[in-house]
Amino acid sequence: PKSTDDFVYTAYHNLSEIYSFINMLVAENRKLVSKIVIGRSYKKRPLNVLKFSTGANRPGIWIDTGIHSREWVTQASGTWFAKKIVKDYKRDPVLTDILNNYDIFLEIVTNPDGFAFTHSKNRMWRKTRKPNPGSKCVGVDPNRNWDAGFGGAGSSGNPCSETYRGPRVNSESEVKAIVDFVKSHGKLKAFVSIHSYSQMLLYPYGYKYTPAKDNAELNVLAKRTVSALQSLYNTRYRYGSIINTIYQASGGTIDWTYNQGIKYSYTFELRDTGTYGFLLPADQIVPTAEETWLALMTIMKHTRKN
Ligand SMILES: CS(=N)(=N)C[C@@H](Cc1ccccc1)C(=O)O
Ligand SMILES: [Zn+2]
Repeated sequence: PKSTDDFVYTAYHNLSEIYSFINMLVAENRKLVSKIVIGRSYKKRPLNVLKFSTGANRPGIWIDTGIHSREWVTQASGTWFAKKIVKDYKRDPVLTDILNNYDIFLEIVTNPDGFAFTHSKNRMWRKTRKPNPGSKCVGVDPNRNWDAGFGGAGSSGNPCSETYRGPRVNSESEVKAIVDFVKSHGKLKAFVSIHSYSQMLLYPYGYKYTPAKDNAELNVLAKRTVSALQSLYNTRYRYGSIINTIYQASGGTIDWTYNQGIKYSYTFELRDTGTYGFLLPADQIVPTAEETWLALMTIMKHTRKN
């Protein structure tokens, strides 16, 4: 495609197509959009983050998709979100108000090595692609590698496991890059990590049963958020803390971001509930992105008002 207007949002795309989308979007919207490279993957691919900003030194909102590479509807939705932001700025008053006060950071392909591998060799690949010394098994689960209850119940020490935590916290450059970005930015007010599938909206904690200190507020906001999502196509989501809603999981992304003081830390599990699972048909990409955008707007609006 020559522009992001004729990019096909109703189909899945490979790594080079998404990278060129990112570059086109920046080129078409130089005032609003820039690309920052926060690091490199194990195989030295750039970790590209889109920054949407209308002024300097603003607080920020972070959204990532595709940290688990096989969850293809998430990278596809992230692409749609990026275009939606540039289309709606100055047209939608709520988004315009958010962007006049907050930066939005969007990492669409958070695990590029894994994503490339799902296109080339194994569609069901989830982890990073870094070799594990002493093992024939490759990769670390990037959603178990964070310094939050690391190594506890809800992750594995076996390199051949899909939930292998890695040899140490932040062993994965894809994870370390975000850790460094969060710490150096210092003013992120919301952090949303988007996964699939299960149709759930999750908040801390996953590594322990102790409720988050902001549990009440996070629960009320989650309820309002899933209602907004359901309003479009009647897609139903469950919501609650990670450990109570899906299962115990240690070393997870948003447990760490919450403990960094980013109160509005959420994980989405997008469509579906298992009919197609990770192989969600492409005709559900746009409906999924549209309903999820209503949810993201709810969280961003609440963040803006608090
Ligand atoms: C189907 S899945 N792999 N996206 C489910 C995801 C659940 C989870 C979310 C947030 C924190 C921890 C764990 C995981 O196991 O990593
Ligand atoms: Zn996932």
